[in-house]
Formats: sequence, structure tokens, C-alpha cells
Amino acid sequence: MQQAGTMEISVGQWILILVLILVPLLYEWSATFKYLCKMAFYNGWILLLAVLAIPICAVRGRNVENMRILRFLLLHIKYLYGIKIEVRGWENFSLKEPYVVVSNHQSELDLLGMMEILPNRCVPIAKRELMYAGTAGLACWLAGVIFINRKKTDDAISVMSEAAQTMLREDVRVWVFPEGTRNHDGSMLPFKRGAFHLAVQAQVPIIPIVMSSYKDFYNKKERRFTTGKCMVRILPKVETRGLGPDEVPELADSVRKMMLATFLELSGEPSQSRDTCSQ
Ligand SMILES: CCCCCCCCCCCCCCCC(=O)SCCNC(=O)CCNC(=O)[C@H](O)C(C)(C)COP(=O)(O)OP(=O)(O)OC[C@H]1O[C@@H](n2cnc3c(N)ncnc32)[C@H](O)[C@@H]1OP(=O)(O)O
Ligand SMILES: CCCCCCCC/C=C\CCCCCCCC(=O)OC[C@@H](O)COP(=O)(O)O
Repeated sequence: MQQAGTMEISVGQWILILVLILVPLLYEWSATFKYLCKMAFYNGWILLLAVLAIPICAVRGRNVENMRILRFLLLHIKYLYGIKIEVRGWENFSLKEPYVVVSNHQSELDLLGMMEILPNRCVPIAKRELMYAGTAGLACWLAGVIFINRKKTDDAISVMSEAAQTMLREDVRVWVFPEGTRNHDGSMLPFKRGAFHLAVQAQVPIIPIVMSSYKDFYNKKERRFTTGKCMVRILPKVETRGLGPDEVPELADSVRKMMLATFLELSGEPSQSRDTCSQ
């Protein structure tokens, strides 16, 4: 029986106390633990924000205007992580017509740079798997994100051809990561051609976006994630009017060259280095 004035601590409470002491200590001592916590919180926080977004977006149904709501809800995350984002080239976004945005893809953190500059009525093309990422997938679907099955090229191509028509019919802009997958290597993978076919089919300009390397504050392999700064450049539009499918490879190569040069310059790398294409 518990005596008056004394308090017994149960095993559960001891475990809780230990966890409350150990977690902050581990967080400070171990960069890996810190990385894992930060990434878990990143994903968890987005899933939670999506819970908030879903009923608001559902009022309109599936609609690209809902992307503004997601953007608004996600914009603060850079402050939580102490990531400063410096954008230059806003004037290159002043087009009234639809366009295709192409940008480099280093990590899921790209979402921060993307939300910083995402133009109105602009939807990303995403891998189909994202649709099944719980609440985040549903929020993406409600905001009109275009899902493609990367394993079925024909299906992906037909979704993108449909997107070309939607762009023109409904005045929509599309954001594509032409590397087609995340690239943690501090360079740029060869580009897939879908984004360029899309722009040529719709006869709309391409706007290249470059986000500088995260190497100073984030490295998945090393499990390192600190505060830091990312530079984002919106490059001048590249016209596609008059181009046909035969010109797509050259178009893709020239845009990639321009983006890689900007990436190396922003990331403080020598201009000859680290072109994954020239291996
Ligand atoms: C508050 C709560 C928030 C919740 C949360 C919010 C988050 C809200 C933001 C979400 C943000 C998501 C961000 C996700 C980011 C990714 O998911 S990135 C991964 C998905 N995206 C991509 O893959 C896009 C890039 N991929 C492509 O464009 C690829 O070309 C395709 C279409 C997938 C095809 O893939 P592939 O077969 O591997 O590639 P490829 O060699 O380029 O093409 C094969 C042939 O088809 C031809 N081809 C390709 N495309 C076409 C085309 N459209 N027409 C005709 N021919 C074509 C090519 O030219 C090539 O022919 P050849 O030139 O060899 O003769
Ligand atoms: C009940 C199911 C719960 C599922 C939990 C999933 C957790 C996901 C939580 C939040 C989603 C955050 C949305 C981040 C959007 C970033 C998208 C992204 O960067 O996708 C990667 C894709 O570009 C390329 O994929 P791969 O590099 O080829 O792989």
C-alpha cells in the first residue's frame, strides 16, 4: 500500500523518464539520430498537414487551385528546419501562357524550394507510388498532381499527352523533374525526355529551375542534416514553338547543359566536374 506523502513510480513512468532524458541527449550527440528524427518529423509533419488540407481541398474537389492551399500549408517548413532559400530570376516567371517547369531533383527536401516559388495553377508530375502515401497522397490527388507509372512507359506517355491538352484547355502549368528520380549524388542525372515532349506537343515554353546542391547541410548517405542555405534560380524561358518530336533530344540536351552549368556555379563546383552524362 502507498504511504501518505510518498509516491511510487511505475515501470512505465521510469521508461518515459528515461526516454525523455535519452532522446534529447542522443539528438545532440549523434548526427545520425538527429538526421533520422528530422526526416521522420518531416514526413510525419507533412502527413499531418495533409489531414488539415484534405477537408479544405475537398470543398472544391480535384482542382489545380488546391495547390495554393498545399503551398500555403507547407511554406513554413523551411523555418522549422532553419533552411534559408534565396530565389533569383522571379522575372522569368512573368509569362501569362502555360509552360513546363523542369527542375533538378536531389531529395524530398526539394518540396521546400518548390513551394517557395510554385506559380499559380502549376501542378507537379509525380510517381504513382506517391498517390498511396496516405493523407499526403490524397492531398496531392485533390490538388491535381499528375501521377505517372514510371514502369509503364506507354501509360506514362499517354498521361503526359493528355496533360499537354489539359495545359492548353485549362491554362495549367506543369512541373517535371526530368531526372525522373531523386539524385543524392551532388550532380544531375541524364534527363528523361517526357517533359520536353510535353512542351513540344503543347508548343509551350520550358522554364528551367535550378536548386543549388544541399551538400553543406544535407547528405542522405552520411546521414547529415543541419541548417543551411539553398539558392534557387529561375532561368529564362526556352521556346519550343515550331519544334517537333525529332528536335526533342537536342532540346533536352541543351536545357540540361544550361541547368548543369548553373547548378555547378551555384554549388561552387568547378564547371568541368561531375557530369553524370559524360561518364
Ligand atoms: C499540406 C499537405 C501536403 C501534401 C504533400 C504535397 C506535395 C505536393 C507536391 C508533390 C511533389 C511531387 C514530386 C514528385 C517527384 C517525382 O515523383 S519524380 C518521378 C516522376 N516523374 C518523372 O519520372 C518525370 C520524368 N520522366 C519522364 O519524363 C520519362 O520520360 C517517362 C515519361 C516517365 C518515360 O520514362 P522512360 O521510359 O524511362 O524514359 P525515356 O527514355 O525518357 O522515354 C522512352 C522513350 O519514350 C519517349 N517519350 C518519353 N515521353 C514521351 C512523350 N510524352 N511523348 C512521346 N514520346 C515520349 C522518349 O523520347 C524515348 O524515346 P527515344 O527518344 O528513346 O526514342
Ligand atoms: C498509410 C501509408 C503511409 C505512407 C507514408 C508515406 C510517408 C510519406 C510522407 C510524406 C510524403 C511527403 C511528400 C513529399 C513529396 C516529395 C516527393 C518525392 O521526392 O518523391 C520522390 C520521387 O520524386 C522520386 O522517387 P525515387 O527517388 O525514384 O524513389
